[in-house]
Amino acid sequence: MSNSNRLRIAVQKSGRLSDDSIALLKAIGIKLQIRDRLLIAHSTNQDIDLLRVRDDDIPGLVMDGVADLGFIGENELEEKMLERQSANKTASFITLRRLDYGGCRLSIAVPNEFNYQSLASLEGKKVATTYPYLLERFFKDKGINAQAVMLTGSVEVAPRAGVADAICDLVSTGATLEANGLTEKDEVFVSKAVLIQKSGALSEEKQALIARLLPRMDGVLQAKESKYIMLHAPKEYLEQVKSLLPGVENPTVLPLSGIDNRVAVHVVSSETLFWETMEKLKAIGCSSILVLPIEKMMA
Ligand SMILES: Nc1ncnc2c1ncn2[C@@H]1O[C@H](COP(=O)(O)OP(=O)(O)OP(=O)(O)O)[C@@H](O)[C@H]1O
Ligand SMILES: O=P(O)(O)OC[C@H]1O[C@H](OP(=O)(O)OP(=O)(O)O)[C@H](O)[C@@H]1O
Ligand SMILES: [Mg+2]
Repeated sequence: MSNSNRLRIAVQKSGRLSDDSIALLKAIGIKLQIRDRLLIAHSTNQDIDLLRVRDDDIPGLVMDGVADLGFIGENELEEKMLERQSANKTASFITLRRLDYGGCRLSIAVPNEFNYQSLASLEGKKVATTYPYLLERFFKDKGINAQAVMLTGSVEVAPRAGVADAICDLVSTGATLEANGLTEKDEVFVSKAVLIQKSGALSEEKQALIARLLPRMDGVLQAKESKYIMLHAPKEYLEQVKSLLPGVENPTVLPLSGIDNRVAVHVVSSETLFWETMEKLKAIGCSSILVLPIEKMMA
C-alpha cells in the first residue's frame, strides 16, 4: 500500500500526454523510477507517488480525491465533468496550470464526398465520437438535431464502416483525417494539457510541497519560451540594437578586449529571435549573433 502522506499525482500511462508530463515532473526536480508494467511509480527524492493510468480515469481520480494532482487534457476533463454532472456526481477540482503541450481541437469532420453546406447538413445524422457529452452540448447550443454515437476508438473509420455519417474527433495536424478521406468542418472544443488538484483540503505537508513545485514549473515553462541572446554590436548603434531585440528591457553590455568601438550585448528575451530580426541586426553592423535555449529560470 502506498503511504497516504505522499502526494499522489495521476499521469497518463502511455499516450500523447505521458512523455511531456513525465518530462515536466523531471524538469522540476522530481526523480522518478518508472517500471513499465507498474501502476505506481515512487519518487526517490520527494514524497511523491505517480499513479499511471488511462487518461479517461484521471478526472475521476482527482474529483474523487484518490489522486491529489493530475495531468490531463482539457477535452477529457470537460467531458468527464459533463458526464458526472449528468449523473449527479460531484465534479469539483482546481485548475493549477495550463501547460504548453497536448494542444489539439475536437472537431466535426465529414467524408470528402459528403455534401456539407453548414452545420444544418448534419440534421438527423449520426456522428461517431469518443466525446458524446461535449458533442451533444455543442449540438444543443447550435440547435441541431443530430445523434452522437459513442465509440471508444477508431472513430475515423466509422463512416466507411457505415456506423455513422460523420465523426467528431481530436485533430492536431489533420494527417489522420486526411488519411481517412475526411474533411474538418466545425470546431467543437479547443484543448491543451492542464494540471489539476483535488478540491478538498490537503495536509499541510502536501500543500507546502505543491507550493514549492509550482514556481519551479513556472520557471520551466517560462524558460522554454525564453532565449538567451548574445551578439557583438557597434557602440554607436546600441539603442537601435536594443529596440530590435524582442521583450528586452535592460541588456548587459560588456567591453570587448582590444576593440573600442564595439561591445558585447547579452539579453534574456521572452520571445524567440526571428531570422528577419537577425538580418536587421547584421545590417546595422552586429556580428557573432547567438541564440541559446534556457533550461531553467527563477525571477
Ligand atoms: N494529435 C494530438 N496532438 C496533441 N495532443 C493530442 C493529440 N491527440 C490527443 N491529444 C491529447 O492527448 C490526450 C491523450 O491522447 P491519447 O490519444 O494518448 O489518448 P487515449 O488513446 O485515450 O489514451 P488512453 O489509453 O490513456 O486512454 C487527449 O485527450 C488530448 O488531450
Ligand atoms: O491530426 P493528427 O495530427 O493526425 O492527430 C489526431 C490523432 O491523434 C490522436 O490519436 P493518437 O495518434 O494519439 O492515437 P490513438 O488514436 O491511438 O489515441 C487523435 O485521436 C487522432 O486520431
Ligand atoms: Mg483515453
